[in-house]
Amino acid sequence: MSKTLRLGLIQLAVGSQKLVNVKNAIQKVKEAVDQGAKLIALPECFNCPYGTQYFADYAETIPGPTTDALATVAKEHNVYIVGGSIPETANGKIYNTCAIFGPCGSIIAKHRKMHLFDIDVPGKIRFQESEVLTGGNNFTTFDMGACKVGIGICYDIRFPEMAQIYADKGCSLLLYPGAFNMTTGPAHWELLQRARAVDNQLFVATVSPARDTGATYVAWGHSTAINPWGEILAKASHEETNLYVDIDLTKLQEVRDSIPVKTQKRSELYSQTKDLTN
Ligand SMILES: NC(=O)CCC(=O)C(=O)O
Repeated sequence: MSKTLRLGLIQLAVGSQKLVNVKNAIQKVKEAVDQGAKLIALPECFNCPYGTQYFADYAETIPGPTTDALATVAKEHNVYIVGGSIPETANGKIYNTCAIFGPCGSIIAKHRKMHLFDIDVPGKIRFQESEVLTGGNNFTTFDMGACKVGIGICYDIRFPEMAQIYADKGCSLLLYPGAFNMTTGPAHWELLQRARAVDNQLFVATVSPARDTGATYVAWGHSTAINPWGEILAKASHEETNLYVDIDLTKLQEVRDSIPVKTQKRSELYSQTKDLTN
């Protein structure tokens, strides 16, 4: 029996006007609904250019105007929406936060990016989210009935234990709104997704903003969906586009039965501190 979920990944063009960004996102969500998507995901930082200099000015509460707009469209069309991320203000701090909406229009989960993107690749890119943002402390999953989904935001994908915890919690799909860049994108974006998918034998999908070469941070684009065998199911280029992928959830068990690493894992040995070399 095939249990298929149609996923819509919205690789959105994000500019400097918040209202225009939100309106555009809503329009693209409606197009995804028309194409039969039941789970629709937006990119990291979809209402604001990605950059530490922007976060404070664009930050808003959750619930707030941006999430209210997504709640309305989720309810109108009876779909799940993973609301990419927006700069969220709370308790005098700013977080990089993904709100998730159920078909009734309520916020059913909220993920604050756990691992802040602080890197310095000499001569290439230096970015320090921690100059402005605070990291979240919670893992985030939501259940669609046939499919449990784990959420990470961009840099979170580099932390394999996080994905493993989601797999252990029974997730079939990991969704990462993310904005890699022109240095780490070509090097690691696809590799990390395929690694997380193969390690954990589940589906992985990412949603990037479209590339804007005039922006201070140029996103890599290439939103992608990977199956539990590590194969690319769909991959966008770098322009604004909606990517659709039908996820066959029966594939999950098929791969896990064929290569049963989960039951073969020698967990009891991993915690030993003595020298295990012969
Ligand atoms: N927005 C991000 O977290 C970017 C992460 C990234 O580019 C990476 O290489 O990791």
